[in-house]
Amino acid sequence: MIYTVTFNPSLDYIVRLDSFTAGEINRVNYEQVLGGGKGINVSIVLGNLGHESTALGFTAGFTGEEIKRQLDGFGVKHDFVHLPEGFTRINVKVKAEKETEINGQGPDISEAKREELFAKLDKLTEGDTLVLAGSIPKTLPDDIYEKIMARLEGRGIRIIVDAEKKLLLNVLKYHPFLIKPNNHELGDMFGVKLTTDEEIITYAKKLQEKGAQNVLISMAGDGAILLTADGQHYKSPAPKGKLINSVGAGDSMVAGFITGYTESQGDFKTAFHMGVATGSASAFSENLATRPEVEALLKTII
Ligand SMILES: Nc1ncnc2c1ncn2[C@@H]1O[C@H](COP(=O)(O)OP(=O)(O)OP(=O)(O)O)[C@@H](O)[C@H]1O
Ligand SMILES: O=P(O)(O)OC[C@@]1(O)O[C@H](CO)[C@@H](O)[C@@H]1O
Repeated sequence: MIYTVTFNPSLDYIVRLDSFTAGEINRVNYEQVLGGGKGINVSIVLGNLGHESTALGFTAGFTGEEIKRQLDGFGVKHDFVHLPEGFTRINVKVKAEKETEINGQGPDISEAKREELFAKLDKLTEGDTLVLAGSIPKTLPDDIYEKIMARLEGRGIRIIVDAEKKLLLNVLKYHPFLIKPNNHELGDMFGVKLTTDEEIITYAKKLQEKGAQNVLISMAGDGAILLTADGQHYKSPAPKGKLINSVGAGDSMVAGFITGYTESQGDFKTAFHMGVATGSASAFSENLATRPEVEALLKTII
């Protein structure tokens, strides 16, 4: 069974404007409200690709209810811990000449509520896949992913982590099966700006030296690079197409990777290509990728 954890889900309010000027009234010409947060996006795309998962995490208030309603609409199973106060954040994604994001902070999560999530995670069994993805609300300590991995260590659970900086670096000692920073996040972790593939591979290897098994570096329109635990590396350009909405492209890539890995019984090249095709299919669509969209792009990269 596949589980995703989103500590800080969001309702993504995606707006388009011809131009955006800070400090003035701006009027949009397109708007959409999508339930999101990285793990939730992974669950939605897994569902679109034909794989069942359960979305875990914390929800609160009317925004949390809307996320659950949308997941029900997609047929995605969920088992969130309900927070009695506050509301699941609203993240604003402004698409004008440039893309601007305003991501909310998220509700308080008490120690007791944290334990409720841990109790759900304690039920995972050997062979399960767990995706830990996205930021954590400010009220949580930044060793929370680490704590989860320590608790699940040695239980045969395949753990995938998609998070930034310290959250990610802290878990490497628990040997996550896969991590997926983008090229900018990889550079930020080491305080460098990475421009060439060679530089990216060098720094991705440093993450393996710190404990990660497989490292998938996404590079938006420039495709991706995968370094596997057995010392191989693969590079793929991104398929060609019109960028419509890149929100969730990285999460879609993770869902595509899991799908390819599962369906090929562990072939990394297949998983990698499926990941790239799924990321791009989401980037080329208003909504998250569907299976027919992914299959069409897959043909162009293999
Ligand atoms: N402009 C684009 N053109 C083609 N493919 C894209 C584009 N942007 C993203 N993708 C696809 O999606 C994958 C993941 O994108 P990206 O590197 O932007 O992830 P990310 O930074 O984690 O994104 P996000 O945080 O928005 O989910 C890329 O490796 C590529 O396959
Ligand atoms: O603030 P975080 O948790 O880092 O990112 C949250 C977020 O930007 O990630 C998803 C896209 O990957 C969106 O659905 C959501 O708004």
